[in-house]
Amino acid sequence: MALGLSRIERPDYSPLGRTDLTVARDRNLRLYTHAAPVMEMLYEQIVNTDSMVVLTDATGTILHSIGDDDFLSRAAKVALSPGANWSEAAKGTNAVGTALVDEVPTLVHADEHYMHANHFLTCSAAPILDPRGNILGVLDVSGDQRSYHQHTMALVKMSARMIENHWLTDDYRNVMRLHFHSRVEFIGTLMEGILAVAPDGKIVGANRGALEQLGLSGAALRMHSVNSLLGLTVGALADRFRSPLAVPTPAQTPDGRQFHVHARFNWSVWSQGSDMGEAPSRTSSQPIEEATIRTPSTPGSTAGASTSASHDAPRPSGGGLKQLQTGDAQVDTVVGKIRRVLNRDIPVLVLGETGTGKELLARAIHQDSERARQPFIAVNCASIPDTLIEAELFGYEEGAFTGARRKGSVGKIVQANGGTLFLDEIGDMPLPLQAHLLRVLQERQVTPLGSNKSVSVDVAIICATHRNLREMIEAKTFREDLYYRLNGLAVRLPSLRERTDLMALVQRILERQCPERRLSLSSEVVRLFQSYHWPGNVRQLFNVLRTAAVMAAHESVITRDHLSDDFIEDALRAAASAQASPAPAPTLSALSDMAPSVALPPSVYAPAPASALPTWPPLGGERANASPTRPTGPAPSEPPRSLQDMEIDAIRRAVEAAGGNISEASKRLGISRNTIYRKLRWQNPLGD
Ligand SMILES: Nc1ncnc2c1ncn2[C@@H]1O[C@H](COP(=O)(O)OP(=O)(O)OP(=O)(O)O)[C@@H](O)[C@H]1O
Repeated sequence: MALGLSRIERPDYSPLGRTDLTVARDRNLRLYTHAAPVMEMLYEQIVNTDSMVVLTDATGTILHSIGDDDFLSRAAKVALSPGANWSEAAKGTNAVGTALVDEVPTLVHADEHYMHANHFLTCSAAPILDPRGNILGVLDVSGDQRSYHQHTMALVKMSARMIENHWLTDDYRNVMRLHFHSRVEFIGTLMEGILAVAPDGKIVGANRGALEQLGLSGAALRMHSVNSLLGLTVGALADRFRSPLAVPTPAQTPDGRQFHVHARFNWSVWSQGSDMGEAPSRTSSQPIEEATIRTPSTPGSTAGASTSASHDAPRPSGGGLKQLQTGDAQVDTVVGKIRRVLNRDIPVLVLGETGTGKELLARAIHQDSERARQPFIAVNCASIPDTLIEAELFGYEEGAFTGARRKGSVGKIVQANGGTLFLDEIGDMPLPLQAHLLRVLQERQVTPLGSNKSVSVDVAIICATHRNLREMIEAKTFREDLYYRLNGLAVRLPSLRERTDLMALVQRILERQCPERRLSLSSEVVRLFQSYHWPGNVRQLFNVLRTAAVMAAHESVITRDHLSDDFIEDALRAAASAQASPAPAPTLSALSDMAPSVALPPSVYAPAPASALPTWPPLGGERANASPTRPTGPAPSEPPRSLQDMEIDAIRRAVEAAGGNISEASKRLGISRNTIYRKLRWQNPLGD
C-alpha cells in the first residue's frame, strides 16, 4: 500500500513522548495562545454532543484537545489525543490530514476514513493559515458519527477564521490594516476582509475573507499596492483614519468590485516609523522581536566548499538581474517574471541543466532584493554527505555530537536569517530531511539538533535543480508537499544551445575576464562555437574563454590556436556529425516538460483533460466475481447501473488501489483531489 497503512488494523497509537510533545507545544505556543480561547468557545457550542475540539500543529500532531469525558476516552483508543499524529501518512484519509494537504476545510465522515477503526468518527477540520498563506495547524471537531450535525463544519470554519484574524492583527499591529467588506455593516465581523499594508503601500498580508472577496490568491495580492488594488493611497488613508470618528470610505478594485474600507493603525508607531516610502522593517509573520535576530556564523561551521555566504555585501548598483540579460528572449522572460515577484516572499525554483547559471541567477535575485545587505547563503545539497546535511542546515547544539563537532554550530538556515537561502540541487536532498525542511518552512522556526529551543527565522528561499522533480515525485523520492512549498515561481534557464545570444555572452564574459583589453574571436572560432552543443553550458563556455584569454596573452583575437585540443576535437566532431545528418532540432533539455515556467499553486491546477482519463480502472470490475482487468460492463442479468454509480465505483477502487492516498489516486485517475472528494461525498447519505 502506498503509505504502508493497513485499513483494518487498529491505528498505531504511538504518540510523541512527553518531552517531544512539550517541545512541539513550546514551538507552537503562539498558535496555542491564539487558539485556546477560541477552542473554549467552540466547545461551548458542541458540549454534550459526544464530541471534542482538537488543535494540531502543521504536521498533524495533536497539541491540545477538549471534549466530553466519555468521548475523550473513546477517542483516546484511536489515538485521538495529544501527541498523536493525524497526517495522511499516519492515518490515511482523515479530516486533519486531508485538510493539511489540501489546505481547505474538510469533512471526513464515518467510512470515508481510511482506517476501519476510525469509522465511528465524523470529523470537521479547517486549516489555520497565517497571513502569508503558510499553514500553522488545523482546528478540528471530531465526534461520534451518529451525532453528526451539518452546522459543525460552519462552526469550525468560523473558529479557524477567528484564530487567523487574531494572528494577523497581532502580526501586523504596527502596520496599517484595512478592514473591508462590500456591505458596510459586515466590517468588524468575521466576514470582513483584512489587508496588512506596509508604509510604502505594498500589501504584505491578508486574511481569508480578503482573498475570497477580492477573488485573488495571496501571491497575486502581494503583487498589488493599496493604490493599484483599491485606488487609495496610504497617505490619504492615514490622514482620514487618524480620527477615531472616521467612517468607512468607499473603494473599487480594477475589476469593478466595490467595497467599504476602514483603516486601523497605531498612529504613534506609524508617525515615527514611516516616511510613506519606506519598506516595512519586518516582512515576515513573526513578532517584531523575533524578526530582528541575527546570528553570526560560528567557527564550528563545516561550510567548506559546499556552502558560501556573502554577509552585508554592499548593494551593487548596475549588477543583479540586468547583467544576465544579454539578448536571449527566454532569459529575458525569466528575468521579467522574477522581477514581478521580487520582495514578495514568493519562493523561486530555478530549473535548468548544470552550468546554465542557476546560482548566478539566485545571487542576482538576492542582489536586486531588499535583502541585498543581508547574507546570501548557498548550500549545495548534492555535495554534502547525507549524514552531515541535517547538521549543516539546521545546526546543532553543543554536545549533540561527540568528537570534533562537539562545539555546536549555527545552521545555514539561521545564518541566512534576514537574507536569502539558496538550496542548490534540492533534488538531492534525502527524503527524511525534506520533511524536516518542510516543517521549518511552514513554521519559520529552526530547532538545532540536540536542542529543544527553536529560533525564528525569516529567509527568502531560492532552490535550484537540474533534476526532474515531477518524475521524482512520481517515484516518491521527492515530497510533493515540499515541491509546492518551494515552487512559488518556477523558472527554467535555457541551455546554452537553446540560447540566441551566444556571441553577446562571449563578449560579456571576455569583458569581465580581461577588462583591460578588447578581445574578439576569429571567424573560425565563431563557427566552431556556433556549431558546438555546449553540454557544460555557460560554465563550459566560461572555462574555454578563460583558458583562451590566457593563451592569447598579447593578442587581441582568439584563434583556434588558443583553444585546447580536446575542445577542438569535440567541436569538430560535433560540426561533422551535424553536417552528416539532417539538421537536428535543437536539443531541448529533458527538463522542458518538467514544469511550466510559471507554477500555479495547487489550488489553481486544472483537472486533467478528458483525454488523460484512460488510466481509469475498468468500470464495474470490482464486483466479487469479475476479473479486475476485464474491461466489461455489468453482467446482463444485473439492472443497468447509472454512469454516475460506475464513476463513483471507479473512483473508490482507485482510492483503494492507492492505499487510501488521495493524491496518488487523483494522479492515476487524472482528476483533481477535490473532484474525488466531491464525487465520493455525493454518495454521502448525509448529503454534504
Ligand atoms: N549569464 C552569465 N554570464 C556570465 N557567466 C555566467 C553566466 N551564467 C553562468 N555563468 C558562469 O557559469 C558558471 C556556472 O554558473 P552557475 O554555478 O551559476 O551554474 P549552475 O546552473 O548553478 O551550475 P550547477 O548546476 O552545476 O550548480 C559560473 O562560473 C558562472 O559565473
